[in-house]
Amino acid sequence: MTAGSSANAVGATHAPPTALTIAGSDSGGGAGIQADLRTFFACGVHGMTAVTAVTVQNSLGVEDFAEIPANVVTAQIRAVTGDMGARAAKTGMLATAEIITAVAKTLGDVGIGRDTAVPFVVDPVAASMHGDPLLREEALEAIRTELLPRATLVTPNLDEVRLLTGIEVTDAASRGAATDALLALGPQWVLVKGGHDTGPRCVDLLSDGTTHVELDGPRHDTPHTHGGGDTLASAVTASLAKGADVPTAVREGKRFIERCVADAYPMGGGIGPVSPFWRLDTEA
Ligand SMILES: Nc1ncnc2c1ncn2[C@@H]1O[C@H](COP(=O)(O)OP(=O)(O)OP(=O)(O)O)[C@@H](O)[C@H]1O
Ligand SMILES: Cc1ncc(CO)c(N)n1
Repeated sequence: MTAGSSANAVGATHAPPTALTIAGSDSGGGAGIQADLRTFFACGVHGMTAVTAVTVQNSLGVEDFAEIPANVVTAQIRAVTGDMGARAAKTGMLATAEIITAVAKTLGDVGIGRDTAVPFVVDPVAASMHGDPLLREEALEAIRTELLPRATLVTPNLDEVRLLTGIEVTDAASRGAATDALLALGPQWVLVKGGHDTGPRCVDLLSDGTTHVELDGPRHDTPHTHGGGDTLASAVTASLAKGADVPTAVREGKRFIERCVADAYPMGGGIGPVSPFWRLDTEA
């Protein structure tokens, strides 16, 4: 019998779209690589990973982390893009300037990011929700000068906006100034997230300097928002992998994260994770 001639041949003929996350591991399973993979799965995308760091983390905080050697990070990117191909990619925790520099160069080599056919989302993770650092201080400049010029979209929260631009967002004018300052660093689109704002609504603002989209949703009254930023960026990346344009992908991502926050669950003694399980619930 020749290969492939079995009467019981099984398997899908069409593979799902692929998406690559370049990020750190969260041992607690709610943020980082783990959040990205469960979001990709829930969104119908095959997730691939380049692990940048291993954190020692639970619902109470980040106790420690060890970064992966930069050449091993880039080898993971080359291995999966060269063989399986990525339809979209994102970064999360990148830990050091050395890793950021190596990742930016490799993404250029393999044709991912601005001005290529493969969209690239930068979630400029600097710290955990508990305030524990996930990025060495000197690495911010590498994000500004090496990563953001490659980004199709950057998704900072209000703390990351301040770290990257020096601008404290307090009102519409400062939010506009911060968006302009971020766009000047080179990304095609900026999404300033409003999760850390106050008020009854959670408003995120998307802009490319010409088109401005306000993404407005209810603020759910829950302390359990661990992994929210990662889950939003991954859902947007999944939509981009499926062929959506940036405003559509961000709208789909916002709808996704809003449900994930609404369904977030307590776990451990601290901050529980947002939940993508609703997407898998056939009763939902
Ligand atoms: N309580 C909430 N209710 C509804 N949506 C929320 C809530 N908190 C955050 N969000 C949404 O979740 C997404 C992530 O926003 P946020 O500003 O919290 O990012 P982040 O700080 O990077 O996340 P994290 O550090 O928790 O992973 C945004 O779309 C935001 O509007
Ligand atoms: C590994 C990792 N990446 C990102 C975050 C931010 O949510 C986290 N807490 N841990």
